[in-house]
Amino acid sequence: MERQVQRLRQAFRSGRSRPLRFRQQQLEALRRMVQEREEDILAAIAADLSKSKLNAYSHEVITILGEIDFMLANLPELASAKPAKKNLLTMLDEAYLQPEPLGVVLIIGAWNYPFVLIMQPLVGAIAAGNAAIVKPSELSENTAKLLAKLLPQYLDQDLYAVVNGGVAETTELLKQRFDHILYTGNTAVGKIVMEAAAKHLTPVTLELGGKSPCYIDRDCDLDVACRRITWGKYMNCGQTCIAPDYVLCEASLQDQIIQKIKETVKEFYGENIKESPDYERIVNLRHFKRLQGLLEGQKIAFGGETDEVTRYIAPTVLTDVDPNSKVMQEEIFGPILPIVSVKNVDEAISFINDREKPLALYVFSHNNKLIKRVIEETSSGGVTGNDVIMHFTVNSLPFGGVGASGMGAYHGKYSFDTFSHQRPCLLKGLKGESVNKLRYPPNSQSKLGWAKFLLLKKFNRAGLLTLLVTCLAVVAAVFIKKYQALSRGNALLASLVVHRLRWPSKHS
Ligand SMILES: NC(=O)c1ccc[n+]([C@@H]2O[C@H](COP(=O)([O-])OP(=O)(O)OC[C@H]3O[C@@H](n4cnc5c(N)ncnc54)[C@H](O)[C@@H]3O)[C@@H](O)[C@H]2O)c1
Ligand SMILES: CCCCCCCCCC=O
Repeated sequence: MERQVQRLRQAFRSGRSRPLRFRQQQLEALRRMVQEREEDILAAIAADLSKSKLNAYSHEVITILGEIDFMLANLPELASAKPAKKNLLTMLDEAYLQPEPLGVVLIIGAWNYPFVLIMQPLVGAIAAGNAAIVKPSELSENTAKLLAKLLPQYLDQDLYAVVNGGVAETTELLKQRFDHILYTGNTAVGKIVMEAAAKHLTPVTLELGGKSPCYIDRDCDLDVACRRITWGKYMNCGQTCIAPDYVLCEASLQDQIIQKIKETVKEFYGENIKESPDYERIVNLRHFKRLQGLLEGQKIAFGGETDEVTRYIAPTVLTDVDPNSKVMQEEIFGPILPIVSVKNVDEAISFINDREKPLALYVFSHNNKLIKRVIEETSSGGVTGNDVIMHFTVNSLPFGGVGASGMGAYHGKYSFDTFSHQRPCLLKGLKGESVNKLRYPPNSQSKLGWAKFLLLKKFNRAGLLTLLVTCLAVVAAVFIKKYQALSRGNALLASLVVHRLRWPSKHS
């Protein structure tokens, strides 16, 4: 592994990944890969998650094609130097921010959207000019194997590599020095990743999970709210990082909500859910058993059927859930929706704030002020009002967590920024030593006065005029000094002019 990272580092140092044309070519190759190998990609995702190819396309492939198109359309602008504001001391110089690639980055993906969670960060890493190693999840082994086969066929092999494996391989990988690590997965492993990264002072983006609450207000169209919640909760069999984890509502709404979700489940998946091509399965037996455990002792409003052989768990709603029960202590990550009663929105806000900051927060209400209030008085990675999941699809919004749900963000421009260093550049000429004398020793009270004036003073229009005249006075003083005429008198004159101009009202 060490040699692999070294190989990538050498290729990065050659500078090959930096030119815009090269980055564009790699992104175009990635797009070609997705288009030409679409069938293989859909089959791999389908095999990993018992997902229909239509769903695999709409959950994963669309996102990646959209992300590549975005990067190709915006790369010249994203990668360009951005002028920076200057102060009086540097106003004749050039100041700008130059995005530069970080170097060799590591992307570790999770199994639940195995294609998106590797490819979307990779698009950002390539766009920003980096070399990258990707480590897909071993739990989605079909997609992992396919990525290891396809990526080297389409991308520069010395700059981009796939490492497959489980804990042992990832542990070994994490011993290497990277310039950035983007990890997607659970919070416990997030801590392991961060600890390993700290040994090399490697910055990390941690895309973690959490329990994303969904508050339904009394003043709401319950039909619409329940249809949207049903879609977001049971998509991918509940194995979505930003699925609404649980519902908070007033007790009087509970029965209606149950009824409407039940009807929607039927509308979406039919009478026999097991036969619906749109309903997935739990990824493995461990997660299946974990989810079965969460059902124990709960009041099941509907659903609750399980089948170990196919790892099927029916869309399930739990009612009157005790906030201290197990299902409310860990991220569910499965098709189980607890409803917890609260008296009102104040109690909902307290409930949310008493727990770790979630990855997403959902509020349903006709009342926009109430939605804004919930946003104002809570914290979460992202928010969607009157819908679920959808903020993920807007690539002008950064996607990421806060607190226990993660740090850093990506998607669109934010992916480019995550994998870039915004390098501050100040380019000066070699002239202007007379002004520079102000900062050279020996220091003096008058030099300090000038420094304060030049660096601290804020200018309005009158101030700018003052400044212009001041500059003229300084230039005049320098000019006069150069010709050695009345040097002491000039300095006095200049300081008088400046003094007068700095306090015009007193002297006018
Ligand atoms: N924020 C997001 O964008 C996002 C997206 C998807 C999933 N998630 C979260 O991820 C979690 C589910 O994923 P998971 O963790 O089960 O996925 P997982 O089991 O696929 O693990 C994630 C990655 O971590 C690696 N890994 C596992 N154990 C490790 C260890 N001990 N040391 C080093 N690496 C290790 C795996 O090989 C894998 O590549 C949920 O909490 C979910 O909310 C977050
Ligand atoms: C159209 C909806 C696409 C949804 C993709 C959600 C991906 C979430 C990643 C976290 O699990």
